[in-house]
Amino acid sequence: MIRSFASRPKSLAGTILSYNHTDVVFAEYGPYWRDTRKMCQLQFFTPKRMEASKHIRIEEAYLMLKSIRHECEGGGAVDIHSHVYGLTRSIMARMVLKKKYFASDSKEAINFEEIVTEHEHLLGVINLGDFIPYIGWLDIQGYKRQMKALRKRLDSFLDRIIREHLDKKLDVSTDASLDFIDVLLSTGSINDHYEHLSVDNIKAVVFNMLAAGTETSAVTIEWALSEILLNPWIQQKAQHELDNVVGRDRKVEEADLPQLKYLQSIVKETFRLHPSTPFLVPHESTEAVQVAGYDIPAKTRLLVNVWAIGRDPSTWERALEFYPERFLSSNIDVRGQDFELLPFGTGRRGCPGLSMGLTTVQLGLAVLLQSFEWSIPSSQKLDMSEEFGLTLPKAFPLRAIAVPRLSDYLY
Ligand code: HEM
Repeated sequence: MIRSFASRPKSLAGTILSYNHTDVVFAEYGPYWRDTRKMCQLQFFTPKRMEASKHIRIEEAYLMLKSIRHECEGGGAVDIHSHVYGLTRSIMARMVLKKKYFASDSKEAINFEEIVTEHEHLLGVINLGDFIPYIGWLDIQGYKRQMKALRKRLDSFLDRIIREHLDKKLDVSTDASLDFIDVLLSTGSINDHYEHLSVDNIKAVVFNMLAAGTETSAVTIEWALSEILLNPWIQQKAQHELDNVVGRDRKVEEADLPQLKYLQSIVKETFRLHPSTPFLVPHESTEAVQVAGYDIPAKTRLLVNVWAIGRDPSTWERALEFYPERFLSSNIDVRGQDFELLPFGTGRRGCPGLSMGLTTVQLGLAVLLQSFEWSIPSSQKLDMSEEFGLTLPKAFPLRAIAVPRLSDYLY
């Protein structure tokens, strides 16, 4: 995204739910955003950090398999939505908080998922007060009330986590087990512009990291598997590739992903038809600019409809068909260089978690396809309706029949 559009508009949701726009996603363009984004980048996204966190992703992916293996024993449909959400939630919690914060199905895990789901929904709503400020106080749509109630839940969830850290009384100069919150609590030493981040700033950034990586990756795996269930030959081709590259004597690992070209194409095709953030995050211009001959004033809100771009018949042949083969003979990628496929955005505000998100989605899907034969329960029709918000989850969580295809000792 060109520099003039690198800011974010202010909104009621950003004020209430992003702690006055002090997370990374909704922060206005400037030094605060630059520093916090850099901090996150150093903490999570450098190639070294990605390599160091590899074991977390793989352990959690194999735990998911084990638990699906257990659930499918009765022969009933497996709750895919819960499993993939559990996978991405656990990965992010272990990366951000350096511990297994969410035991599966624990109250804490369910509470977190509910908060994230509502958070993404309310950040995506069109709140009339943002566009016609003088009627904002009326709260005609009731969103302000909902946001305030959610903020209370969010505060109590994050207060608990931060209190645990403050109680630990770590020596930040020597302790090797420091996690992201410990680092944020000691920002004086690593931040150029701010002596200290306030507790609200820390809450905003921490929740950002936990939530941004959880929802986006989980919904993408769920959409991918849904499309595969509707197109069984795609499952056969992907499994054939997994058998050739990995075999059936061991489980797929991150190191196998670059060789799994068909699987990568399935993921790209999923991003094309079901981008997890369909309008990206709203951008705002910082100055008056000309775009394609049009004068655009400063403070213009820009929504990029990547959902429609991905379905545009003038760009894509058989645009509405799920057809991963299209990417086998094309160099189009999701990394922000090819404007016809921008699920992670591009430019300064493009997603810093791209590599982590992409790896998590590819790995999650690879383990699911290698380990189980998937089908739709005979009594059901697969509903592909979307739920509108900042992200685009399935309106109806996916359930499917899983039949193990590896030897028992591998689960
Ligand atoms: C499949 C996975 C993911 C997808 C599809 C995705 C997509 C996106 C998109 C579309 C944006 C907005 C880009 C724009 O407005 O131009 C974004 C921003 C962001 N994402 Fe991701 N994301 C994913 C995973 C992650 C992960 C794993 C993290 C962190 C742990 C993360 C953290 C962020 C942050 C902090 C921003 C805000 C960047 C800024 O405004 O400067 N994302 N992501």
